Amino acid sequence: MERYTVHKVIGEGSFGRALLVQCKSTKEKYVVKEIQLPKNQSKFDSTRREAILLSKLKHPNIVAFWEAFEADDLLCIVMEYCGGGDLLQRIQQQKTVQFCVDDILKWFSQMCAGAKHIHDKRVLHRDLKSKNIFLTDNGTIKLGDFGSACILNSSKAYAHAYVGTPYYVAPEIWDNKPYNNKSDVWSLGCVLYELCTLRHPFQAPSWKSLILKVCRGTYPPLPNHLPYELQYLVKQMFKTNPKDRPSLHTILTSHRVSRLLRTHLLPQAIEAEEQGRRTGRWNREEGKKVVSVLGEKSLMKTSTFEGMESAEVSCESKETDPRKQWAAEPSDSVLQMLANASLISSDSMASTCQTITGSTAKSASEEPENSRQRRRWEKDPPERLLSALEKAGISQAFSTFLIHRGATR
Ligand SMILES: Nc1ncnc2c1ncn2[C@@H]1O[C@H](COP(=O)(O)OP(=O)(O)OP(=O)(O)O)[C@@H](O)[C@H]1O
Repeated sequence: MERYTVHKVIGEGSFGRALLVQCKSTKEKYVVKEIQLPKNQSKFDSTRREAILLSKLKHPNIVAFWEAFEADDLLCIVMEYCGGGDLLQRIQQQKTVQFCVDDILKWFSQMCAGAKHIHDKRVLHRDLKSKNIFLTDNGTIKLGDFGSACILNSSKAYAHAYVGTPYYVAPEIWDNKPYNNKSDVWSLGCVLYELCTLRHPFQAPSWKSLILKVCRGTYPPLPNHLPYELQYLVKQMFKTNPKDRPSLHTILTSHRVSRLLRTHLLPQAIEAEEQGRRTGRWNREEGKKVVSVLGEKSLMKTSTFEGMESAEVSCESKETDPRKQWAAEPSDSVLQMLANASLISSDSMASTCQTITGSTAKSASEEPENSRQRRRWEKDPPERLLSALEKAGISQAFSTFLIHRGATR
């Protein structure tokens, strides 16, 4: 830490503090996320996940990982500083003045490019919301906060937890189905809607009416002055059946809106996409390394990835940048600590990241595929889930939740 000067504390997350720092030699500004080690293992988990994923996800529209190190009993993760703040703040600053269509298209296309990049790597963000999307000083979009992300693979473990922010959560999650890439698309649809209207699409006075609105996909129409392509896109992104929702690949390449969006992509993002297409995804070795560090519980069923070819990944892992040493070669003690921590804990994550242990009527594995559960939910969301949520109050619906659905209360 002696290489950095601390300027100020920019926020407190569930894991610890986020500091604005400046590198003494280069004068570059960074954000350092600090986490106390290892008293509360579970709080450490989301940061651990974020650190490892960030170190592997290099893209012009994703917050860049710089380095990670231990200082005293803190794990410090150094990442790109986004001087423009988060999109939620930006939306709130507007008060009632609508964004121009060009800004909407520019920001949305860039968030799609960042999210498509992680989906191409079979990573799901699972907590996309305007608060987790940042702007740099020059107005470039960066996806951040990968503390809820997971890698898709063959384990069912993660399918047994809800994770996300209720206002941005897709209907299939309320419907007791596993998270999938189209669930991220739904959340991005919510952010696009917020950019278009400065309001959230599914506002409600209670959990029950929020869930019903989301599961029915009912939202106030967009203002008429917006281009038809945007109106159509929002409608598609809010299809309640994930199979009917376009993937990010479709949105950026072959959707009615693609031409408009692509004119706003950064040249570096187009280059990154082309390079990704040439080199594919992670190679087996790199994939194994990430999985072994993240642990089995960060994996999900491949079958939950909609509309993409299945998994074996290949992409060169060339960690040549000496600044990113931890990404290439984590120190033994950090690696050991990461490998030993369990990823999900029923009493994890305090304050803004809330955990509720409850159970829905039945877990996904108990339900026959063509059960009537969906219809029942649309009329009457499961009482036990609702009562678990009600303890938190609807005002908490913009916070990240981790809800275990397998446990009985
Ligand atoms: N890379 C970044 N650049 C600029 N500001 C950032 C960056 N990362 C986080 N912040 C800001 O720092 C504050 C703390 O962020 P952090 O992600 O640590 O916690 P949070 O999102 O507030 O809570 P939690 O992650 O527990 O849900 C927030 O105000 C966030 O906007």
